[in-house]
Amino acid sequence: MKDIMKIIAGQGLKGDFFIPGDKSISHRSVMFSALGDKPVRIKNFLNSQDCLSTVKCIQALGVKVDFINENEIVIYGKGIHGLTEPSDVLDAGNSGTTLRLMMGILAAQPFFSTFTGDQSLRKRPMRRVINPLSEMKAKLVSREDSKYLPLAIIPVDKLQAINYAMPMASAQVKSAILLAGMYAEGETIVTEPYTSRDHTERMFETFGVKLRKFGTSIGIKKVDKFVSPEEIVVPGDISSAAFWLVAASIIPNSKLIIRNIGINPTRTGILDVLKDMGANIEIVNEKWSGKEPVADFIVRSAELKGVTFGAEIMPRLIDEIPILTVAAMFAEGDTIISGAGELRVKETDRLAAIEAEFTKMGAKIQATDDGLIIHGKAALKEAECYSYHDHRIAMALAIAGMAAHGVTIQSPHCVDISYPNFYTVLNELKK
Ligand SMILES: O=C(O)C1=C[C@@H](OP(=O)(O)O)[C@@H](O)[C@H](O)C1
Ligand SMILES: C=C(OP(=O)(O)O)C(=O)O
Repeated sequence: MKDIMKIIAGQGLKGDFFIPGDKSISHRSVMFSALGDKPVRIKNFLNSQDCLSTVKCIQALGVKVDFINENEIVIYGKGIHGLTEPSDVLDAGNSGTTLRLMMGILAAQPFFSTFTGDQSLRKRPMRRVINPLSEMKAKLVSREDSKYLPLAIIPVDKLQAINYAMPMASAQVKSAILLAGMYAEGETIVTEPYTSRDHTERMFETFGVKLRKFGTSIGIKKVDKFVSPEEIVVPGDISSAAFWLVAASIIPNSKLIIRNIGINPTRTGILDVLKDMGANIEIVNEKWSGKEPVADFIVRSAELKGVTFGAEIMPRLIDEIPILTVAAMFAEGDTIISGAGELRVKETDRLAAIEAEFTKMGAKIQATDDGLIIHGKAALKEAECYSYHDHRIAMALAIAGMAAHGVTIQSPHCVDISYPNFYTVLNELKK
């Protein structure tokens, strides 16, 4: 049987609903809690394939995890020196975040470990993490001269602090260095070209560790212990909410109320760009969920116009480019995106996938080396398009199809990576 999903065109969307937990924060909650000094209850945990990859790796490292219900788990932390040698290869599945953050943690452990991942992850670059960790005197070796998975981490006596200027803005690389840095002698300093999501930094604070922040640099000194909070309540994922923000903006007569979304300023680039495009998004009920700010969004249909944006804002909306492309397809005029070269090394080459698949729907899009040029308001048609097994491509195609004349998505179930009930919500909002 062909693995496809047919999405039909939708009228005015209506709904008042919650978005599943943030993927980045769910991963970090599990990893930090595993290194904590007492059990942590994680509420609104994102029960998706990527976060389950993190849970499985943590279990393989000797940490007990209880599932209270689908979105609530308890992690029985074993302290920062409590992990034990895994008896098998660790499998990060499709998840770059699982792999790269855990490389930082495991580089500092007194035992041997190995990692693999799925077909997509085995093609993603690893040197960006292996290089700085090797400078810290960690020992990591991997396929094709340390380019790709599988990867082995060989124990070393101790790690040495480094002062590292990152060549790219990447929260995964920054986090791996900070996590290794907490075990290293001296102060590890990492500097980013532009500020990427800071959930790791906030999570360190949640576990009682003070970091030194100056400009786009962060310093961490050797940590004695993690003091665990009793619970962590994960905010809704703005990267998942982004699909509905765009859907309601471009489908006439829509009004959606989306509740309890993380509005950490290092993640809200999507709101800035949509506002520049003329979107009608109200942000209400701002409050705190631990160290992370959250709010409700009210979004109504609007006439959008094309915009230009680039490298500086990119880390604040990196995962939202596929769905912002859809917004641009429905906007008046051209949208020009640059500084998005990182999209070529995600779950798939997202720039190439966006150009190829939306072109099948009639969109006028050119991928450049590091971005996209989208000519708005091209005449769209029904089409069959491929997700490349990339969750964000599948969801962006679904929204474009719903707003245009329908779409058939090949390999649609990859949405389970970050948003397992995406298609159910989509169907409910159309009613
Ligand atoms: O740290 C994280 O949780 C993430 C960082 C980003 O990747 P990079 O660090 O590669 O930019 C992002 O694309 C990914 O979805 C999640
Ligand atoms: C790039 C993503 O995740 P990861 O790097 O963790 O695979 C994503 O969720 O879009």
